[in-house]
Amino acid sequence: IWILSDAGSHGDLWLLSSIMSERRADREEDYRFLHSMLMEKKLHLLFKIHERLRRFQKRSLLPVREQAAGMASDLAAVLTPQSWSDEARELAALMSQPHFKGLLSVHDAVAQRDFEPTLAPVPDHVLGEEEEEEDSVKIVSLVKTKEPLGATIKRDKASGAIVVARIMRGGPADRSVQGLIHEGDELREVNGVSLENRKPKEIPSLLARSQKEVRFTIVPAFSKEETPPNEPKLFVRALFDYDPGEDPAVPCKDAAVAFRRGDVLQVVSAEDDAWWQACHQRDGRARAGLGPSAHCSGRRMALQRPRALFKPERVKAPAGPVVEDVDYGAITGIHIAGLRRSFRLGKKSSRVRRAAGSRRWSAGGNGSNPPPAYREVIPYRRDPGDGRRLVVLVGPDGVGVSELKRRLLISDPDCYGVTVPYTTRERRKQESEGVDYHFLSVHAFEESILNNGFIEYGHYGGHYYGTSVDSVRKVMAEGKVCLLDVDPSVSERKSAQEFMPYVVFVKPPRLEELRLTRRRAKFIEHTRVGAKEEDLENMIDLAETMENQCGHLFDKVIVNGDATAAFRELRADLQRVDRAEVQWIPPEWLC
Ligand SMILES: Nc1ncnc2c1ncn2[C@@H]1O[C@H](COP(=O)(O)OP(=O)(O)OP(=O)(O)O)[C@@H](O)[C@H]1O
Repeated sequence: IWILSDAGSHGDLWLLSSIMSERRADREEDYRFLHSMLMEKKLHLLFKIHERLRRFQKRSLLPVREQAAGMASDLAAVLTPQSWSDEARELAALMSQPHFKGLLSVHDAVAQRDFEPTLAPVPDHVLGEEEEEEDSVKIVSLVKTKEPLGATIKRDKASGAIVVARIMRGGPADRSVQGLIHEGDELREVNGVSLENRKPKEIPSLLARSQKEVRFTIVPAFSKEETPPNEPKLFVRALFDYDPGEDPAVPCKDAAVAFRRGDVLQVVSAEDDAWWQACHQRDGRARAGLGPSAHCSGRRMALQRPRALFKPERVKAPAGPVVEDVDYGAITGIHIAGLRRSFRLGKKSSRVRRAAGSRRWSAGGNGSNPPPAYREVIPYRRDPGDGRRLVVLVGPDGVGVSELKRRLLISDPDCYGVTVPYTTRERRKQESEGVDYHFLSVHAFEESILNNGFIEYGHYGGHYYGTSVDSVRKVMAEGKVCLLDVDPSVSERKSAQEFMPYVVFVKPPRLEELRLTRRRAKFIEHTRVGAKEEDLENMIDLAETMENQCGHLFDKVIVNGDATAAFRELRADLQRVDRAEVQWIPPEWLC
């Protein structure tokens, strides 16, 4: 990997092999293999070529002449056999090689930019007909390639004419005829065949008939003075998966773009109320495709409301004493400060937990508003001084947020850190200040609330619990990713501007898998053995409600079926996020 990386150079190669010869490798065999590979002559030559090419790349060379092949044959004529020295003979032999001749002819083609296809001139009789037309028409010829044309057509209901419905941004029609074909243009003829009284579905067969080029006769929608509207750049994060193959409503499946929840899309045209044109941000200048607009997908999502919204509430009001949070370290045998949740309910009272969870997620909900389909984002170029990220993990109680957090901390304690929560309750015998909690007086806690000192706080069982802003800053100042399991709405609060949190939603799998993994999961030391069916169903319901109410705030969704697979996916995603130079954030964060 090192050798193939861009940073590697010939000098580095020597350096590495000399360092290796000074060190005793742990595995003799690996060492010998690597050493002999690094000393290979071919590898060194390869590096020299690599370095030379990189130097040329930087200089962005231009051709000196456009007729190198002609010059070579002139030279061959000059090199008469009488004058042949050894060098001249070698040169003549080289230049007579077919490969060399081929190379020069390619050089000339590139130098003359002679690689673009040529179009036949428009026949005179066609131009003659143009003068007889009442409307001013344009003749546009396009070279046919294997790529779809990148335009859709429709019948104009008022005039009955065939008009260009959409030009897909970045497609051949857009690239090659920039300014020549526009949306709304009327197609009069294709390859000389009149489109009068034709249906749109007849057009593809007309296009298929021509071999190399397609000629359109067009009545432009815009006069020369008018230009089609220019739209500002808009980036959105998709909040749902979209597969055009599964969508019977998409006007043209081939012209559509598929995406997954979380993908960042650039909307290149939002002129159409129902269908946007968008391309994946990661694909740079890729061809745009049709995707449902925010309006259209919002309506559809409303029609497919998750069942949790319609279900009668099964949860009863809490009764009896409430059991407070248990010491996680005592169960796992590994005491990691901050692994307990700051003020969420304890593990022992599932009924109470369900009731509180449901209350929490139904209060202030969206009511009858459909969940948003996209969230606007803007690119934020991270500065090396920005340090590491705040990662907020959320999920319904019992889904495995703490388990994932614990695994992350154990996997790389230098990379991940957690905060120690604050509380106003009495310290217990086995607890220590700053390890289990920071113990504060009610007065000090309330003062801190007034000074915006908490990223999140709550009142529970007669005591305050909270996560302080400073404790998050402290973890991040240590150069660690701070893992928090607070409410996702934290990313809508003021502190989001400072921390720019990355929100991961931990979601339960489907009920069958949840049953299987949670009931049989003996491999996890402290699994709550034999979770009740009702618990599992409630977990799924609550997850749906959370997704419905806060889905637009989630950057990533991890389905926690198999614990190891979920952990691996989460860790890989956080590593990717940590490396990324650009972070896609809501515009409000930069206000
Ligand atoms: N993928 C999984 N498969 C099986 N068991 C799991 C899985 N993930 C977590 N568990 C177990 O489920 C129980 C609840 O997990 P955990 O404590 O991490 O949940 P939580 O989301 O933090 O909720 P709580 O607030 O109830 O602690 C634990 O016993 C944990 O070991």
